[in-house]
Amino acid sequence: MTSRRIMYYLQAFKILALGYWRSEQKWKAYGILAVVLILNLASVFLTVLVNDWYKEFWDVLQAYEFDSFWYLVGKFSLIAAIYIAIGVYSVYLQQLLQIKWREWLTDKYLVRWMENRAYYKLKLMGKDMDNPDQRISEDINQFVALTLSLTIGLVRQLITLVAFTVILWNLSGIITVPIGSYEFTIYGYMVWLSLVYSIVGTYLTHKVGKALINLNYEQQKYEADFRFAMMRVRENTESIAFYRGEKPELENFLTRFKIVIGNFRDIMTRQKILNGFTAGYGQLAIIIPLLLAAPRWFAKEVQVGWIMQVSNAFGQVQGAMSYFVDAYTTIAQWCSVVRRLDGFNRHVSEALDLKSDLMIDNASNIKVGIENVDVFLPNKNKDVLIKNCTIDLMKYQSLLIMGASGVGKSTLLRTLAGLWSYAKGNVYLPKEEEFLFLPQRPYLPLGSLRQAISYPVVEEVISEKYSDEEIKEILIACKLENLVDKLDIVDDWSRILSLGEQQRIAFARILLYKPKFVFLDEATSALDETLEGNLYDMLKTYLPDTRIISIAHRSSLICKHQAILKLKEKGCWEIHE
Ligand SMILES: Nc1ncnc2c1ncn2[C@@H]1O[C@H](COP(=O)(O)OP(=O)(O)OP(=O)(O)O)[C@@H](O)[C@H]1O
Repeated sequence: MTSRRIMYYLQAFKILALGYWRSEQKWKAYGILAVVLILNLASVFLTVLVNDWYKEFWDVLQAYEFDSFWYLVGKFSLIAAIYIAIGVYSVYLQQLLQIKWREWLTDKYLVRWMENRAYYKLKLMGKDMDNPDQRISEDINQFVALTLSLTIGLVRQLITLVAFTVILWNLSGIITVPIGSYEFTIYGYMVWLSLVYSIVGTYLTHKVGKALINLNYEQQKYEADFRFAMMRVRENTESIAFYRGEKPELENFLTRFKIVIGNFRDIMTRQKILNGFTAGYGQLAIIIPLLLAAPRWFAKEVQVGWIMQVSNAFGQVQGAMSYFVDAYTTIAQWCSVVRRLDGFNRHVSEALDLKSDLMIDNASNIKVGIENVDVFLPNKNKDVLIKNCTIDLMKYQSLLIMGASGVGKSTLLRTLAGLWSYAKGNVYLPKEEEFLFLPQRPYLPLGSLRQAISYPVVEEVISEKYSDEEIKEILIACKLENLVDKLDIVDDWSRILSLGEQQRIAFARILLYKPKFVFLDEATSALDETLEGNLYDMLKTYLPDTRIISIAHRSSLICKHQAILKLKEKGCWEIHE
């Protein structure tokens, strides 16, 4: 990995991690982390005790001291019991910290995705990166879990390294190496050897394994694409069934799945080489200290306890120095998760920074409408959809927007709603609670029918705002009497109700919400002309002061509106009163 890459990951990590560790929860988080680190320190201390115990135990065995044998078995049992208790609580507290951090981070990401309609702008800008839902649900969890385990692991290995380097240094003794006519004295030669061994191992591991970082990143993306394809089928079952689209859908699944498998095979190949290398590296580390100690043993300079203690200490030092080798796969995963979350952050920031020359007055109490507005397409040439349009919506009780398909009717409404950034001019809107937009496709959230009708009012305040009697009366007025007894039934209502019924539910929202302005984008297109006309009449009766701005193709609606705005080719428009 180049130093630029390392800097990138560190920078991205800083941005991802700092928030929580500077948040209002930081002291609790630091507290738990400190306890986890202390427990790890204690556990390293116990491994040092075990290292001493090794020497004592093997010496006792060699000397056939039966009484000391049982004493040492008891000592080991006590150390092991404390070690287990520390291990259990260390993992438990680490998980506690993980869940708290994840909770905080998920909350922030969800808010960021929703705030200022970032989710919409991302799509508009074509920056709808693969599956933001997965980034929020899975990647955050992985990021938190991997960061904690890598950090705590690193600290633990550092403590181990310090403790056992001292032990190994003292145990190694001094050796003299004759080179030519000179004799070199080396202190703590075992420590130097384990250092060289670990540096070579770390370098080779990185060489072998670095491709895994990219492959893991791609794997998550391909898995998400595969899942997304199936999710789309689930959402559009009926259309696909009518078209008998099983074959292309299946083909699409299999193509995406093939990519998932292909990439996973590459991961397997890389992982196999890496595993072979790390396993060989680990095995060699067992035999090396024994080989080095053998001459002293055969020269009868040391006892078996010394050999056991040295080989254990060498293992600990080399293990700690080889932290990077052992954690390589995890680090590769961590890098790809950081990249994905960083990508999410950057795209959301770009979406939120999306500049527009449109001036929107969001709480205008003088004017409502648009003034000298140009609307463009988001292409390179910035093709004009609507040119220099001015409409005073206060002037009309009802206005019908008409024009050929694709001329820009819905985009004009998007501009009015502040959703379309590719426009310039002035937009004047009343306060948020005074207007309501009904888009072309009715949207019914998951939940009870009451929630579906009251959308976007949040669940907790629905019963405060709207009584059951009122909702039922409105349902009957919208010819949905069959639903009055089902207000509390929780289901996927967009699957159960016909398109016409869904449009009537959306219409019922107007009567509940009682806005001063309502914008209907072909919101009654699935209804027959009589029912559509009746609903418009009812709207005028129930809410006589509400101004209506509709988009429709049907000429039967012309008589229900006071004026007509006709959008024409090349951005032209005209109003007929
Ligand atoms: N996100 C987008 N990116 C690129 N082009 C877009 C986008 N949204 C809309 N358009 C284009 O803008 C033009 C106007 O679209 P719009 O939906 O406003 O048409 P419309 O008049 O409402 O059509 P219809 O009557 O068929 O609903 C179309 O050519 C459409 O392809």
